Amino acid sequence: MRRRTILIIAACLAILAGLLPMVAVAHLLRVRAVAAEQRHMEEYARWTLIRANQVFADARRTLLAAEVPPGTECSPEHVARLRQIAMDARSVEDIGYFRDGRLACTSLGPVGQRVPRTPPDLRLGGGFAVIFHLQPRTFRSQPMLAMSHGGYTALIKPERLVDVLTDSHMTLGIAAGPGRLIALSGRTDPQLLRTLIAGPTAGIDDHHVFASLREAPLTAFAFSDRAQALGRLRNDYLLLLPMGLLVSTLLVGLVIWVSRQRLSPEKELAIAIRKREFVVHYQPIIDLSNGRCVAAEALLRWRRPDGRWIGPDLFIPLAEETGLISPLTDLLIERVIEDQAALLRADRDLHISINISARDLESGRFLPVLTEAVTRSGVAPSQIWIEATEQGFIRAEIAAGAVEAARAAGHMVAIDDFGTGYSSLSLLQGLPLDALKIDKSFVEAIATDAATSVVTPHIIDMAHGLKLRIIAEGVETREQEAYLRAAGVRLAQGWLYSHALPASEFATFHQDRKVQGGGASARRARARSGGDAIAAR
Ligand SMILES: Nc1nc2c(ncn2[C@@H]2O[C@@H]3COP(=O)(O)O[C@H]4[C@@H](O)[C@H](n5cnc6c(=O)[nH]c(N)nc65)O[C@@H]4COP(=O)(O)O[C@H]3[C@H]2O)c(=O)[nH]1
Repeated sequence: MRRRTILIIAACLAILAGLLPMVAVAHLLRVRAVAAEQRHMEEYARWTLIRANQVFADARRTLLAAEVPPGTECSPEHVARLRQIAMDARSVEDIGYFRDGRLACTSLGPVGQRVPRTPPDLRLGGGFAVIFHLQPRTFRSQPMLAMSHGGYTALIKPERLVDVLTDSHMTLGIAAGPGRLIALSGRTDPQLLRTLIAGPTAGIDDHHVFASLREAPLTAFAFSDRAQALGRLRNDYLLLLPMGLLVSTLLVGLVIWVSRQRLSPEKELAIAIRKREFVVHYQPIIDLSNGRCVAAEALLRWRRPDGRWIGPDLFIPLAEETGLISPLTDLLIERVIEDQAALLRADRDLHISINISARDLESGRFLPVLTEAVTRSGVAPSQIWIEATEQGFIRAEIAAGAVEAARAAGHMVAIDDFGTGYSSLSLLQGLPLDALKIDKSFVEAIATDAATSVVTPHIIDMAHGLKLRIIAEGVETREQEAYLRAAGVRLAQGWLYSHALPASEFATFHQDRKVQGGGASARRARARSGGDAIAAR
């Protein structure tokens, strides 16, 4: 389950790692492009405002220059002067003089047909006023903007106010007062115009990027086609794509590297230890003289989150190789005391054997942990036996120190799987051991033609000679049991009696086995085939 979960998470992360930088880069580009385009629109709105003010200033100058002493208006000299002024002015198309509220003459000469004066839309300071949409006699085709002062009126083409060089997809506009549009350089969009004239504002909608500025009494604005404006992003995308791809590749590589690390057996084991996924099962040890359960061997089992069991033959070598055996042994000690303290306190003749690896033995680290746990729980140190394989005793001087320290602390020490490693008589003689466990391969060979069958009696004799207690492992048949009993072996464990049991079942087995030969639960335990998932493999 965990492996699958990690794989799924890694795959999702890899996809995200691939996509996210690209999406982030694209998003960032877009945000920057929109912000830049809005600034661009604001700039153009400002230029439009400047242009409109220039036009108004030009019209004001023209109007003041047109004035002549009273009584000389519309004289040939005055008309010539009006013509000259209109020609010189950059923004003004024509100038007219009104007498008694009616047009008397223009730069073209006296006006035969009298035209009434249109009331102003906007009053400016200094006696100037503006009419937004005037339909003059002289420019019938197009409505004009007009500025008046005294009896004079100057005509201005509205487009002069928005006469700013722009990109083709951009529209400029100028308005006055609340919602009075004066001039627009391009297409119109009524809804957008309302927003812009009400301005100042800046933003983006489904079709436009826009901005408007207000400098009373004028509001200038600019908007551009959104698709066109963002179109140049395509080039930026193309430029940034390789960079995004590079970042994505690096991230995907990182995700794969991290998930590989997490999926490595070592990492999985470390996580399992941290999450305390281990339980201890207890294989009963039987006193062959009376059939009573006098001890148990604590055997670790790894219960994966998906319910799968993993046997110690798989994870103990890995833990030893990677140095994870120390925290695992700490966990074993903690679990054994947690599981068995009450039973051990209730039956002082009962003991539990724990397996200590060669590395534990060399470091000696397990002993203070064990001493602390035993002291805290009120269990006698002699009730915890220590088993170490022959491997643990190879470096005899170091091992001897560790064994002595453990025995000094009150524990019994046994050599495990005897006969399978590098043991020699001299090794055995040199170590202050209490017990020897005969490996199950020698027990299996009893009463068979196997070559090892001849070795078994010698191991037993040697152990007797060294005054070691003997425990036979892997007893599966009555025949083996009878042989061992006859050979003076006192203690035995094996499937003949029980597989390794969970703590609560071991308590029942032990209780039952207080009666010689065992009761119902012992028979059940013998009959179990799946009780210990690992042993039954
Ligand atoms: N065929 C057969 N097998 C039997 C029979 N009776 C018991 N066994 C199995 O023989 C092994 C005895 O443990 P071991 O020799 O200490 O060998 C242990 C021990 O060296 C190591 N181990 C187990 N728990 C721990 C631990 O907590 N710490 C350390 N360092 N090593 C451990 O893993 C080894 C394997 O343990 P398990 O798989 O639990 O296997 C156990 C047990 O289930 C039987 O009648 N027939």
